[in-house]
Amino acid sequence: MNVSNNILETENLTKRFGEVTAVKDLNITVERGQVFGFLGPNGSGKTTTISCVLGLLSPTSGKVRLFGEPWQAESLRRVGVVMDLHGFYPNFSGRDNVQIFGELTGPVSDERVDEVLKLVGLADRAKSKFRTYSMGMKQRLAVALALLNDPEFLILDEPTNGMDPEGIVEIRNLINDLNRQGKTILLASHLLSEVEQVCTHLAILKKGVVVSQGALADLISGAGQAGVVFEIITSDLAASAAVLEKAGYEVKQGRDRVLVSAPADAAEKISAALAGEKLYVTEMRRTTGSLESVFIEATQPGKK
Ligand SMILES: Nc1ncnc2c1ncn2[C@@H]1O[C@H](COP(=O)(O)OP(=O)(O)OP(=O)(O)O)[C@@H](O)[C@H]1O
Repeated sequence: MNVSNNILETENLTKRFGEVTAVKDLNITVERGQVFGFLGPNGSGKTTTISCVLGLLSPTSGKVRLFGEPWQAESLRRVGVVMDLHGFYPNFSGRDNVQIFGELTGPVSDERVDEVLKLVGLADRAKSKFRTYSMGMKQRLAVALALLNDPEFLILDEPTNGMDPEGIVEIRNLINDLNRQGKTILLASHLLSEVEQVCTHLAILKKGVVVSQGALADLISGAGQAGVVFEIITSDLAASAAVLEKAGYEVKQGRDRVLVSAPADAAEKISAALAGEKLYVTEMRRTTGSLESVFIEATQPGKK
């Protein structure tokens, strides 16, 4: 068995559906031990990429490597996947559901079912009917099923979709636990907070293209090096951007705000410059030094 440090690599992965290019020249590397956030708005190509990794879709061009080897169906035995809540039977217990769905791909021992239910914290409720579970418990049951083969690599696609805050915390804790136990995890999400709180590394996707990638800490400190970024909302964003650009600031206009790179003490000067042109600030915020500022910069409409 290959023990490459690279769990997943994509090389110029491209997938087109007719006229639509869902993923374009995507290069990402997920290394052993990482919780890798795959962050992007809805429709940015996350599920398409995962489907190519899992062999559910054939790439139009480019390559996928798993565990350091060219893609082969056999490698998927070392991968666990949670993409949706399967068709779990509502009137069967959680335990029976794991057993039934697990056995679709091969024999499963009672001990292993008990083990995975314990791993996801469902041992106490294993005999309760699936329909009595909270959303967090249902999702944890899906993770239990994905863990049956003891995979090295877990892929979770939007695992907290539709969950209440309590369920979100349950899943976050579970991801942290599984990572501590040595699992490498790819977490696809459109939720910045979800990625920020559990991921060690991430790639930000916009319209099928990776616009930013690296260790979370490096991305955030990189944002800080560019100087302070003010996020400003005014009644006329285009006019405000023009005024501030003329005043010598580096300005980027987003859909609902203007981003201004400026010295840390520039807030007053910025407001004054705008007020001088009868443009009034309704909101001003410093966003530098957070993943939010990286995300806004990377995915704002004007930016290529
Ligand atoms: N089978 C398909 N046929 C045509 N277009 C598709 C197909 N699957 C995806 N697309 C398009 O490809 C783009 C990427 O979709 P994808 O589902 O990969 O994005 P996503 O980031 O996973 O978003 P979401 O979180 O909403 O699922 C979208 O424009 C989508 O409409």
